[in-house]
Amino acid sequence: MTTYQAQGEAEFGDYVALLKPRVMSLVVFTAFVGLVVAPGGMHPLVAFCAVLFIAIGGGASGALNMWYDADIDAVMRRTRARPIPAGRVSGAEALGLGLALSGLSVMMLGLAANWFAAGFLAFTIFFYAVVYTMWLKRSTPQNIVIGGAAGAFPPMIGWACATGGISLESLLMFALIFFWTPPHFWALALFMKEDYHEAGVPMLTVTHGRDVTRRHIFAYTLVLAPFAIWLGLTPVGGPVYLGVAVALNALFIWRGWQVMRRSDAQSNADGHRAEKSFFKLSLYYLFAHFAALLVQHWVAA
Ligand code: HEM
Ligand SMILES: CC(C)=CCC/C(C)=C/CC/C(C)=C/COP(=O)(O)OP(=O)(O)O
Repeated sequence: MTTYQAQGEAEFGDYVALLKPRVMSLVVFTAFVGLVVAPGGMHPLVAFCAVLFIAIGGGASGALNMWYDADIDAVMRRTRARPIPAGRVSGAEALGLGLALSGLSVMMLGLAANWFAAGFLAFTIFFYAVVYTMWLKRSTPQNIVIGGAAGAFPPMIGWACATGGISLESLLMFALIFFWTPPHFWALALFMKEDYHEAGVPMLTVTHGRDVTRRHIFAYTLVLAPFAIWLGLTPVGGPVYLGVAVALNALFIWRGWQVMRRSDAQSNADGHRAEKSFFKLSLYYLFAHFAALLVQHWVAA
């Protein structure tokens, strides 16, 4: 394994970048919604602390991922300016930060909420940093399908903070993110294929090509929709959520179909326009589902 030494002065922003703040913002939002819509209700200050500790745990897992993946990140255009490959933060510093924040976030969540939620957070950090990053990412094109579970646990952690357990609703929130992750990521992989190829990462686009990946994206939009709608039929759902879910799933399936019908020639000719816009739609899709759960909760209160 390559050892990465820092070659220049790190700024505070470099340490923040190690926590993958942009991706984690949506992760943390889903945890927040899971916590708020759960029955029981928590004191607002305790709820705030719980979400903060989940955010720190998510960030910690991002730092562990960047420590382990520095060799891959150094090769890919999208990631080569990250703090470790760019030489501003050493691998050892990132590892230390990731481990320290992991321990801190799990302990503090246990004290603020409960130890079931804290154990769940620890398991999620382990799943992203070890199961996905160290094992699956480099070994199978199903890496993000199985590894995606890590990103799907946060609303269950939020729910567990409020209730101390698991329920059908929290399992369906998990399913919503779990089946959303493949279309979300593979859309990006369609226009980043060369990056992954050069880095030797066996993403589906690299191992099976773009056409197979396009068919997989469409298939997952079909699998995803029933779970998104089912969630709307549980006690956390209702007309507001169902309206958003039906409209967005119809749109996601339609746009997934359009992506599937494209050829490489079309895609190359217009700079992967449909793929890029489908990726953006995926971010909006997940945010809107969880925002709708929140609005539904407030409307019903
Ligand atoms: C294994 C699962 C996942 C993989 C492989 C994946 C991969 C990626 C990649 C490679 C990017 C490119 C941009 C970047 O480097 O920041 C990205 C962007 C993003 N992802 Fe994911 N993702 C996964 C799961 C999730 C989950 C669970 C969420 C949130 C719930 C999420 C939210 C986002 C957001 C918000 C962005 C845009 C970030 C920006 O604006 O820069 N992703 N994802
Ligand atoms: C609360 C908690 C611990 C949450 C963890 C949430 C989690 C697992 C999010 C995963 C999202 C993500 C950034 C995947 C990137 O894949 P990648 O690492 O292959 O992407 P890269 O090429 O951009 O590094």
